[in-house]
This record gives sequence, structure tokens and C-alpha cells, in this order.
Amino acid sequence: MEAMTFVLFGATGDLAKRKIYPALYNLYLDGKLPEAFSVIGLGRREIADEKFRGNVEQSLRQFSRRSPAEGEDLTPFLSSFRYHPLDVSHPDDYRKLLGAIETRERELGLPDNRLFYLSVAPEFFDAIAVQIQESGLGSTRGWKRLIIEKPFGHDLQTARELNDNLNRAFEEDEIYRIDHYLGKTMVQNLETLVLANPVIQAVWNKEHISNVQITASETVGVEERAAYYDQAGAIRDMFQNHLLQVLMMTAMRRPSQITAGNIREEKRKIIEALRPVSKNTVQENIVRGQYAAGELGGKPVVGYANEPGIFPGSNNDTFVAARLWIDHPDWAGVPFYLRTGKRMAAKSTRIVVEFKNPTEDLYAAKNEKTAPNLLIIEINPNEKISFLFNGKSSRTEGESRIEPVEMNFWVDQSVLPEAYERLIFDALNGDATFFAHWHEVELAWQWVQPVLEAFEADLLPLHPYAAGSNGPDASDKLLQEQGHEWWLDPQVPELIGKA
Ligand SMILES: NC(=O)C1=CN([C@@H]2O[C@H](COP(=O)(O)OP(=O)(O)OC[C@H]3O[C@@H](n4cnc5c(N)ncnc54)[C@H](OP(=O)(O)O)[C@@H]3O)[C@@H](O)[C@H]2O)C=CC1
Ligand SMILES: O=C1O[C@H](COP(=O)(O)O)[C@@H](O)[C@H](O)[C@H]1O
Repeated sequence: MEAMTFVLFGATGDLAKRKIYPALYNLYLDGKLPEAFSVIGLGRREIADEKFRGNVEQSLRQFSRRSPAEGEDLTPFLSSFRYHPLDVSHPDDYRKLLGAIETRERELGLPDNRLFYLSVAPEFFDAIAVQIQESGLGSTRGWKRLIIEKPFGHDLQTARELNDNLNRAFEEDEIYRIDHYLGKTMVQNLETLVLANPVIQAVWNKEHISNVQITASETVGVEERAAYYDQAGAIRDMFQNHLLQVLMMTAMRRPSQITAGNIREEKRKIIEALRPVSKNTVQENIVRGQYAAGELGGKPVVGYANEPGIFPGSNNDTFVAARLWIDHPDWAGVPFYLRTGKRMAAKSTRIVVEFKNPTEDLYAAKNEKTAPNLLIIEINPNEKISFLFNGKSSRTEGESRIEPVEMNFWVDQSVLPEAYERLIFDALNGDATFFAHWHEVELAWQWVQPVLEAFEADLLPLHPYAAGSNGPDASDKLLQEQGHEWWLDPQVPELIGKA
């Protein structure tokens, strides 16, 4: 890997502490950082280098999946770290920063390869990009890259404006938009599961698949992020980015070769083929909800409207479910159901692929039914692939019946890198496969925009659902209209025990 400088805006912030430093440390332990490496942390407050390194060490002890041993000498890792005060709105600070980076490049004999990581509030993205250009920080003979965190805009227009500004300083192939779902083991595994297995490839289409269900349910509420969340809602926070990315990864067709460009091209074709909703059709296909008071883990929890920092009477969505159609010859007639919500019964991010079941009545004469084959890809908190199929088993002496059985592949989570480790490693290497391309982001906003407008115009009811439930009943109806139902966690074992 090429020697380089990692310039971190927001080095004193929460994300840096919880995710970025632990990711860098784990990459270091695995020998995945360049031999010559300089990290320059930035923030407004004045902090001495020693103190900054102490803060980084503290974050490793608290948040790294492999915590350093008590008394372990972290100097070899921490010696790469320097701190530099900078206020994003002060042009002079960028010129001083350029001086500090160049000094370190000379000291360490580094080429001027620079990766800028914007771990700051989104309202600063534009100004930073412009200043990187104007101060000369971006005028390198080596390469330059930009990592940005979501949100990429608040709607279609602001996303486009942001992108235009980023493009003043960076080409598209220099921009790495993090969607941490694309760094998750099982989301990355999807590509292999579907593309590298001819048997699965053969059935991955409308001939064999009845419907696809993508769920990201959370038990947490709005937590400490009321100011952001009350403006974003589930539609911007989870649906526009993570859920649509998982949809693209699930539905994409086989490229001729596995390259970043080809994968992104195939994903783009899917999001482009999503049938648009209009203000008139949004009611039929989208359900929005907001959690009311309820119970989780045996404890009462307040409703969204009573959470600290939430605007009284807020009609923000904390739950969204949608039925989507992909106008692509391979997916005609296959509904994709997506849903996400806070304060739901369980933390579960999963994809359930339900196959068509032409054999359901084959055993009618024996008074038996077969269950549909299900492929379940669990993304979080378990990382697991299960296949449910029909088998013949004898539960009672002498009596043999058809029974759904489950075949499992569990990932050993204890040895796996975290999403941020994978994504930072890829960005250091210039591999953009698992980052969101502008086309995907723009098309996702384009699809979501009429939904945002319908929400703003109050064209859809805001269904209350009890905290600790599976969301509003209206989201079940979305599926029932097509003769489907959400496959819930507890239901699958029940199905296995049935038959
Ligand atoms: N935290 C998380 O889990 C996640 C965060 N994100 C995104 O990551 C980004 C950072 O989030 P997070 O770390 O939580 O935010 P924090 O509020 O914890 O940190 C913000 C950082 O920005 C710096 N900062 C604020 N104002 C200025 C300024 N005028 N000039 C220079 N630096 C400034 C702060 O340093 P100082 O006060 O010293 O100036 C601090 O280091 C956001 O875009 C967020 O949406 C995305 C996913 C998850
Ligand atoms: O991006 C976000 O994701 C988290 C959920 O992530 P997960 O990895 O735990 O599934 C969500 O809680 C948060 O609101 C959102 O901003």
C-alpha cells in the first residue's frame, strides 16, 4: 500500500472516537496500514499532540474490538498521529494546515498522497471541499481522495448542490461516500452468494422468487440525536441510503467481470429501474409510522413525541415500509418489501427471499402441505445465512411427515473486521466497490423525493405503533394485498416445528 497522509476533520468527535481510531488500530494490528503513514487530526479546540495521542489511546481501550493490553506500549502505532487546530470556516487555517502536512511529509519522506476524511457535520462539507481546492491542499502530485459520511444532502436538490461543490475539488472517482451497510460482512457476502454460485444464480429471478423482504428494525429510540433525527426521519436516516443500497445489492444482475465499475453499473441499473411513485400512488405503496409509548425488555418506554429534544407535536416518521417494483425483465411481478423502524420488537437487519412454491398442494392427498423455500440473510446482530427447505422426518414413531428443515451457515464474528475497518482499508487502497457512487445516491434521492413531498404535504396517515411492536398494522396490509406476510424471527422456528 502506498505511503500517505490521512487528514481527519472532526478528530475530536464521536465518530472518530468510536469507529475511526479503532478501525485504524485494527488495520495496523493486521499489517494493513502503509509502512509510512501520517495522521493529522483536526478540530477547533487547541490540543497538544501528546494529549491527542492520549485521547486516541483511550478510544482504543474503550471501543476497539481488540483492546490493547494494560501497559502495552502503543507508541509504534500512535507515533503517526499529530493534531492541528483548524476552524473549517477560516481560510487561513487551511494554509497553515498545508504547511503542517508538508512538514510531516518531508520528515517521513512521504509522497503527497492525501486522504481527507470529513467526520464533521454535513453543513461543513461544501466549505471544506472548496477550501481544500483553494488552499492548495488538493494540489498534489500524488493522489488525493475524499471520504465523506452521510447524510449526502437533505433531499434531491441539496444532494445535487453538495455534489456540485464536492466536484469543484474532487473528481467522482476520488470521492468515497461511506454507507456503513456496504461495509457489513453479510452485505458484502451477498455479492459472492448470488454471483459466485451458479445454483443460486439460476433461481435469482422472477421465475423462482415470489417476493423479497428487507428489514432493518431497531429497538433503540431517537437517543441523543433528536435535533438531527427530527429533521431526517426514518426515510432519510435509513431508507434513502442503507435500505436502497441493500436492495441494489440484492437485485443486481450478474456483471461480465467483478470490478468496482461493473458492480456499480449493475447497481445503478436496478435503482434506475425502480418504478417511480408519484404523489398519487405513494399512499398505496408506502406506510409511515411513529412510535407511541410501549414496553421494551419488560420496561416502559416513552413515545417519540415525549422524547427529550423532539419538537412538540412532531409528525416525523420513525417507521417506513414500502412495496417496490423493479421494472426489469428479470424482476417483473416480484415485489420488494422494505421496512425500517425505531423502537421495534427486535434489533434485526435481514433479507428474506421467499421462493415460489408450486409444490404446495402436491401432497394434498396425504393431507400435507409444503412450506415455501426461504433464503434468510441475517446481517445484524447475527451474521448468518439460512435456507429453509422441506424434508421428510419422523416425529412420532412410525409416522413420517414433511417438515421444513433449516440449513445454516454462521459467520465467526469474533475474527471479523468491522464495517469501518473494511471501508477505510478499501479507501486507502483506492477500491470504491463498496462505496456509494453519485449515480446511486442521486437516483435514490430521485425515487424518494415524491415520498418526502407527500410526507411534507401530510398526504399519508402517520400510523402510531406501540414501542416494542412490529410496527403499524398498515405495513402488514402492504404484503397481504399481494398474498404475502412478513417473515418474522419467531415465525421461522414455528414454521420449522409445524408441518
Ligand atoms: N457518530 C456516529 O455514530 C455517526 C456519525 N455520522 C456522521 O459523521 C459526522 C461526524 O459525526 P460525529 O462525530 O458524531 O459528530 P460530533 O459532533 O461528535 O463531532 C463533530 C466534530 O466536528 C468538529 N467541529 C465542529 N465544528 C467545527 C468547526 N467549525 N471547525 C472545525 N471542526 C469542527 C468537532 O471538533 P471541535 O469541537 O474541536 O471543533 C468534532 O471533532 C457527521 O456527518 C455525522 O452525520 C455518520 C454515521 C454515524
Ligand atoms: O446510519 C444509521 O444506522 C444506525 C443503524 O445501524 P446498524 O449498523 O446498527 O444497523 C441507526 O441507528 C442510525 O439511526 C442511522 O443513522
